[in-house]
Amino acid sequence: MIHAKKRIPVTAIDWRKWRHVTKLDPDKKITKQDVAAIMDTDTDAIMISGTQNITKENVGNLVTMLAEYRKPKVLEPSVSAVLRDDVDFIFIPSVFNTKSSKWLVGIQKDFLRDHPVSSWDNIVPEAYLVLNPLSAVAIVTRAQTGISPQDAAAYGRLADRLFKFPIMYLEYSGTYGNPELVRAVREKLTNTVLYYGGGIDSREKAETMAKYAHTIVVGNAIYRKGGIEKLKETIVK
Ligand SMILES: CC(C)=CCC/C(C)=C/CC/C(C)=C/CC/C(C)=C/COP(=O)(O)OP(=O)(O)O
Ligand SMILES: O=P(O)(O)OC[C@@H](O)CO
Ligand SMILES: [Mg+2]
Repeated sequence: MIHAKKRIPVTAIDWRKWRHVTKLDPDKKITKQDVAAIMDTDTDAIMISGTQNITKENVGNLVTMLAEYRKPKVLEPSVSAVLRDDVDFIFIPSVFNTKSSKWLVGIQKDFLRDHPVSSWDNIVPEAYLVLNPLSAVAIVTRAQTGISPQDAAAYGRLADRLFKFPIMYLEYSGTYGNPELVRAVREKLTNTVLYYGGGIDSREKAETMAKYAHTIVVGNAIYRKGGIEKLKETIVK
């Protein structure tokens, strides 16, 4: 049975107000000290996510390391569809710009076929645009990454007005994206919350993307030398 357990009442966590999310990859090593230092920052939430080598075991290890902290935790399942109920939210991606319906609705349909869901309160769908052709997520999902700002904005309207997705996620994982594309999408959104992730490793890059996206996500930078200090720089509120 899948539901994100309401450790903090779900009504008490307004994920729509988050400005900064830290993405931890279960496939990457992190020390207890670094986890404690991240939890000490003003990042609004921790997202547990990655594309490659995501297993029950490494997700379990990371969730256990985070368990003692109250900061909201989101599990974002990937191609291996590992899920747990001891997190606050589950964000489920659908890749809008994929060439294969498997990543748009197929894997999600299989998931619902195979798992009863007892509570939908903490399950949040994400309309993904995957935009870095060299990222694992783009390769695996056969994403059409070369889209114009106009097309990205039209996907934004599709997510916001037609399909009413609560989140649109502009995913440049591993590289810094095009602020003009992010702006073009933001201009079209009315209710959908805009996430931006990819290549943020400085105050300047964080500020630029935070001007347009409601929420920015920082991942890879944490795992480099001096990563926690870099992370702190990127927390723009
Ligand atoms: C329905 C369920 C349970 C799962 C399906 C979820 C889907 C559609 C997954 C497709 C891939 C995807 C959009 C994953 C989200 C997480 C993500 C983009 C992580 C970033 O990955 P990379 O940085 O490219 O990969 P590595 O960090 O593994 O190199
Ligand atoms: O790892 P980076 O490049 O910071 O990207 C963050 C996140 O969007 C990855 O899913
Ligand atoms: Mg990654």
